[in-house]
Amino acid sequence: MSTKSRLPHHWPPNLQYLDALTYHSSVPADIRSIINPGLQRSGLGAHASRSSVAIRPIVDPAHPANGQSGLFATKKIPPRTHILYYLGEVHCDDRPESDYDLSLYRTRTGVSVGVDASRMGNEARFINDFRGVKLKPNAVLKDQRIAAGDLCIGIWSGTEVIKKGEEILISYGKGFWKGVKKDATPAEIKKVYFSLARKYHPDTNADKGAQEKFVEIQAAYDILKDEKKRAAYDQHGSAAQQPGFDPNAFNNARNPFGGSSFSFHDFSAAFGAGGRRGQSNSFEELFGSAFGGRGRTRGAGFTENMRGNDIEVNVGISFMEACKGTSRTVNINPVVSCGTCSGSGLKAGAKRSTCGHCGGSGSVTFVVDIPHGSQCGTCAGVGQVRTKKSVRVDIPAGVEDGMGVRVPNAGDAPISGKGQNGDLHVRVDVASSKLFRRQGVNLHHEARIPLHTALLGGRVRVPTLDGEVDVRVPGGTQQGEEMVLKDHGVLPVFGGDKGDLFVSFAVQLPRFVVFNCLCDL
Ligand SMILES: C[S@@+](CC[C@H](N)C(=O)[O-])C[C@H]1O[C@@H](n2cnc3c(N)ncnc32)[C@H](O)[C@@H]1O
Repeated sequence: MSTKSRLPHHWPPNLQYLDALTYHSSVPADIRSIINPGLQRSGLGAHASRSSVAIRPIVDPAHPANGQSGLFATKKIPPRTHILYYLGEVHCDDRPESDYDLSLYRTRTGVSVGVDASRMGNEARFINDFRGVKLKPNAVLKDQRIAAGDLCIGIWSGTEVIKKGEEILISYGKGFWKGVKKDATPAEIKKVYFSLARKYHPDTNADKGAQEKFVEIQAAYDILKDEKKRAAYDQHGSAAQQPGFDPNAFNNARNPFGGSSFSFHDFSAAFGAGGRRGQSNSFEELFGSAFGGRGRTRGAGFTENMRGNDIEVNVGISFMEACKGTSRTVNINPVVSCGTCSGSGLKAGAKRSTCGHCGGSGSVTFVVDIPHGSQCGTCAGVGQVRTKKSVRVDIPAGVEDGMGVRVPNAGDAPISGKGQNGDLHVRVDVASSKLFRRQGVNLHHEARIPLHTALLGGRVRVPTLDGEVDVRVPGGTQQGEEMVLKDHGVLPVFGGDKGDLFVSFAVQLPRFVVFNCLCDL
């Protein structure tokens, strides 16, 4: 255990720092001897782990763990490299309330052994889940025995380099964060506001644009803290904040993008006459996470080159498809250039005129410079329309629930200017299986065997990803005993060796014992 002076930077003062696993009283001696055969305090070499990682507070409202901390690489970490161990309290009691409890081992008789870092641990407890942060994890968990013989959970880089400064992210598995709320409460909004206001306050942030951002944050918070204004914003967008705003007129207006909550012109007028560049974008960007992690995808109404919005869709696939790989055709409605006017927004033969407000200075030239009556009839002068499109998406073998597949440039075209298309992000929801439980690349199956097969031995049919196989059951097989079918697991999605299939035997006891029969055995 570490002394205070050697604690890592940002280590919470109320938590115990560990440099070895500790054992809770709920771990029986026989289980402890499996995890720690030497029954010695192992010690992993104090702070060996600290050299390549650092705990950092997360101050990014778009990050789902904003306001908490994460673990970041302090130098480049090559692929497939051990980074550190996940240390904590080894325990056998149930800790459903802990978000820091990882499974270390399961005995043949079904006792689960966990490593819980909620009260004590090392830097590894700060590693966040990749979901909502990146499309895929950049690190993996591996069970390994350290030199002293203890079974530990190691954290390794994946198949790609982790760059200096990059957050280390793993997959903790489906539903790990199910307690995280989707709708922001006033208190959560206030928290986001204070953290952003602190970040961009002109007294402390000398960056160009910080002051502008600070003002935008104030304006956004002004709406979000007021329930009526927030409801109006949710329904009608920023136009709802304009004096004299008429929701009925707004809803009836022609909107080439469909849906009542979008108005192209609304963006140029957002937050005051004339509008400021990027304001409504920053509104979404700054407070998007308060609404469940993602801002709504709206376009910006400015004549600059900017990337189109990403489109996100979910697809559901079966457990088997996830293990073997599959493809899906997804139907999306991306923004594309209007075919009638080729993106100009003008009726055939019509021309643009200079905006009266800016006198041609060029600094505030919006598409409203199309003279009344000269707008293209299909896109109402916007130059873009939404269209229906089907995109075939290949989902690689080994994909895990919640992972994403990116289709570059299949998202929205930029609303204005000549930027690149956004991407299509496909989030994969994997159904669970009645036959297998998946743990990383390994599969687990419980095979039921009759008592006489357990006693005398025999054969049992066992499902694998490639169909059923016959497995020999040795005589004297005990309840919960396991057999490993090498290479019958899942192919890792980021490359590497196939996992194994662990078959555990569940002995079926007869309800009634006929003694004659028993004698026959
Ligand atoms: C093992 S801890 C990770 C470290 C944590 N951020 C901290 O500062 O203590 C798990 C907690 O982090 C948060 N978390 C981590 N990854 C997340 C994600 N992808 N989405 C939502 N919450 C996440 C959840 O609040 C969860 O309870």
